[in-house]
Amino acid sequence: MQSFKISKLQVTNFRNLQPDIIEFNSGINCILGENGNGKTNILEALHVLSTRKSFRKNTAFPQFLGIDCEQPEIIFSSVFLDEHSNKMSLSAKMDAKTTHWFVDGQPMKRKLDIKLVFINPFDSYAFHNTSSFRRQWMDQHISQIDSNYKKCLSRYNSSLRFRNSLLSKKPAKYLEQIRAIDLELARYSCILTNTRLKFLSEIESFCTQTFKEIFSEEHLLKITLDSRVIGASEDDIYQMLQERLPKDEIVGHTTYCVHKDDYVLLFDGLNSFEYCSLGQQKMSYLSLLFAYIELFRYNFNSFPMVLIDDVSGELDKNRWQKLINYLERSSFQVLITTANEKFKEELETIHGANKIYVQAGSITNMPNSR
Ligand SMILES: Nc1ncnc2c1ncn2[C@@H]1O[C@H](COP(=O)(O)OP(=O)(O)OP(=O)(O)O)[C@@H](O)[C@H]1O
Repeated sequence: MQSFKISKLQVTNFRNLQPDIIEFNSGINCILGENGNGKTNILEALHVLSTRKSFRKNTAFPQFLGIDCEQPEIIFSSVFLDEHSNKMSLSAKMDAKTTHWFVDGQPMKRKLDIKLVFINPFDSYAFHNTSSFRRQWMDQHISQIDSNYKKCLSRYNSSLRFRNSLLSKKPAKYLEQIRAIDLELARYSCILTNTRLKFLSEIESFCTQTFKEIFSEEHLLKITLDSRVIGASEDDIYQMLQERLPKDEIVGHTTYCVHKDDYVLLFDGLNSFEYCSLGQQKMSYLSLLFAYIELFRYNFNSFPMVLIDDVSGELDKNRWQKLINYLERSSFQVLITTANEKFKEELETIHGANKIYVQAGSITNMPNSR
């Protein structure tokens, strides 16, 4: 798998950002500025360019387009470097109807697979509190390293949507159609469950080690899958779907299959949501993410880009320093933002880090004079 690092980025008409050329180094890039100046917008622009999607929910062109723009189009221009430091220019022209992508000036035929990991201030809270977030987190991260999982998940989801529409509309002969769909659902459920279990066992070996490496504390960190179909065969799952069908017909949707499965993060054997302080939850979540990055490296001998949107909350100064020391020791490219004055002071001490100051959407090399 090819890995890329961002070297230069320029966006025109994207949110509040001015079309300044933003330069990045291949190590730590600190994006600093006061609230509401455009730090997260820089991460978002890079996310859209790399994955074609925002990390903000329900956002697309109408939200991206700068409010005062004269032209209703957004232009992204960027230079990425591959692992051999070869340059690749990636640009995009986006309007309300479509987006045209170009690599090295030529229209792009296939989507580029630029891998990245994004962390925002609310993720730890959401991960601990919301099962749908946990599922989505796992699906997204497993899909990034396993294309077969991504394909099976997409097929499972479209079969499930079709099953649910049959259950709610009940057209003629819908039960026959559901029987055929259940064979598909059972097949994909087996693949998804086995891949989830494999992923959890692989990441487990990195979690505890990463926690210790970042925060110098020994805690056993583990994630378990909470599922009713672990160890079940395709036939077992098919039977289970058929047995639940009368109930599904009454409520008009599929009441259980692997889309309802959940994950539990265990901290020294205890559910971290129930037993850990907010700081410990944040440390566990960050360790999980960095364990994922280690697993990624183990599998592909390369790193994703790491975008960290202000994670200083809930952590004390000692933990900030440890996190910074870990980032300094790491070999991946990281873009980290903060508006927190104290954390900013810590980031500013990083030797060799690229500091990008953002003020009202403009990029400067100098700290804000206010
Ligand atoms: N479509 C848009 N056009 C112009 N400005 C926008 C648009 N969407 C958002 N903004 C502005 O962008 C700014 C938010 O930027 P961003 O979220 O990057 O801030 P930030 O520097 O990360 O702040 P914080 O430290 O508070 O998280 C706000 O001032 C907001 O009004």
